[in-house]
Amino acid sequence: MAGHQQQINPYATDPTSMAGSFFHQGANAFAQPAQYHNYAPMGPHRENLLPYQRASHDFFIPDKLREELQRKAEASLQTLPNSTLPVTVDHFHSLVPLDTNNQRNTTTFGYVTWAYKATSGKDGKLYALRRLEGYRLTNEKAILAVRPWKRINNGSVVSIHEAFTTRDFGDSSLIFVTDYHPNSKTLTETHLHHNPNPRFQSRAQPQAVSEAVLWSYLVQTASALKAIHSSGLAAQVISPSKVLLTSKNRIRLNGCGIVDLVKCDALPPVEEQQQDDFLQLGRLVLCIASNANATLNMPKALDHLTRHYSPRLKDAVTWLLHPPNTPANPHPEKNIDIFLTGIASEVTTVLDNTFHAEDTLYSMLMGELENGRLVRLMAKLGLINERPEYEHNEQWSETGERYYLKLFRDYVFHAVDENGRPVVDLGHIITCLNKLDAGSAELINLVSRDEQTSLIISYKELKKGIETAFNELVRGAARRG
Ligand SMILES: Nc1ncnc2c1ncn2[C@@H]1O[C@H](COP(=O)(O)OP(=O)(O)OP(=O)(O)O)[C@@H](O)[C@H]1O
Repeated sequence: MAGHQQQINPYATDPTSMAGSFFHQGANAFAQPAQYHNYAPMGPHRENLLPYQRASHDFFIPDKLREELQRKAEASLQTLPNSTLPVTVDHFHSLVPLDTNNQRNTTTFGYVTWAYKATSGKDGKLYALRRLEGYRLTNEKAILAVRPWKRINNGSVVSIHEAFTTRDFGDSSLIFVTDYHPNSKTLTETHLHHNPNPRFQSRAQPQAVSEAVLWSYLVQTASALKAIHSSGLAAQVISPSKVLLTSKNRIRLNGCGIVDLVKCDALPPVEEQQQDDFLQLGRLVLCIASNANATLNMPKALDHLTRHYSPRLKDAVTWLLHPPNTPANPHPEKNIDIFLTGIASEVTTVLDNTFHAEDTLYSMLMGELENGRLVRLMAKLGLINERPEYEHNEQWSETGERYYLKLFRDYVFHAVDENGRPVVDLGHIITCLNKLDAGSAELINLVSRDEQTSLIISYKELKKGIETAFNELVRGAARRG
């Protein structure tokens, strides 16, 4: 930390002021709308600093990731006051619509569908509800079709929890309960959103999706299909509007299991459905590669793929699109294991990228672990300092080791410079707390506010003091409990 250097604090509410609050969880942290600009990366950058100096953002997770997590938290916490939606649907409450467009179509499931975020009254957790409007259960057994789907536990499939019919919306609706992935987007929303205004269409050309991203989607979907097909099921819906992008390049099949339920009496054999999954996956890649969101012109899209992507990708898509034993696909058989074997080198690349991403997240987590350690220490200090009474003793926090802990709190947080101005230095606080946590033998001079008492004490003794006082409080709490 550049202790005494003039530097801009990126976490300050007013970043130009040196003395701003340096914790991003400031008083305005949950101001609406959230002030994301407070988190934009700002100087000074590392090059300005000496090797031993650190800027305050070195102590926290990177701005981009924090913003992403913050947006997810914001989406999760979103409520809808004065909503016309039912107050409860079975044991779910606090419904918030997830649909971002008003166009309702019945093409995917044969019913108008709605998506909501809702809180379960049973466990208090958030779930996504998909409602099929006007669905009537004619065959009681149909609802059992959801059972095998509840056992699918794959990172590339949105987990299914239950399905039930309800009249809470004033009609007869089917509700499908799945995991909720805050702030996720469908692949249609991510890659295929054309501007409906023709004036802007030519200017805002959609960005071509890179080959690496397409392979990553292919590998993740193949992993989902491996889990699904191995359980004797078929995904049945692999379309851009039913694949969720839940974080960077991470996709999950959404809407599985619904067709099994609504068409339970008229389903072809599962082998046929599985073959159809390959066809749908091939079409999905073609749609995204050629940016065709409505009707896919197959020959044109294949031509685009041939010209802009590698022959390996084209071969994989051709394999997916054509039945076995045909001139375009001479393989005698077609199943997910053969497909995975064929794309093994791309699977390895995606796996390696995932390892790198995991390593990065792991080291960020290490940083946060340090912060968590200091927060626990501050929580202990907060519990002890200035406690009005303990066990009927109003002097408790002013006596014994509690007294020098109070002086230490003043030393860390209430220091002033020679002109009486507050010393606002994150480096000083973190250094002191780290030394306290480590129980360093270093001595410090603590002075009372009236300057009548001065005490030379080591961090080691302070650490012992904090543990003794905290344990006393814990014992008191346990006695009361
Ligand atoms: N499990 C989920 N968790 C979080 N958000 C979801 C979930 N399922 C869907 N959503 C969001 O809800 C919105 C609507 O999803 P939906 O699957 O209905 O897509 P759609 O584009 O409206 O498709 P359709 O035209 O077929 O209705 C999308 O923005 C999607 O990101």
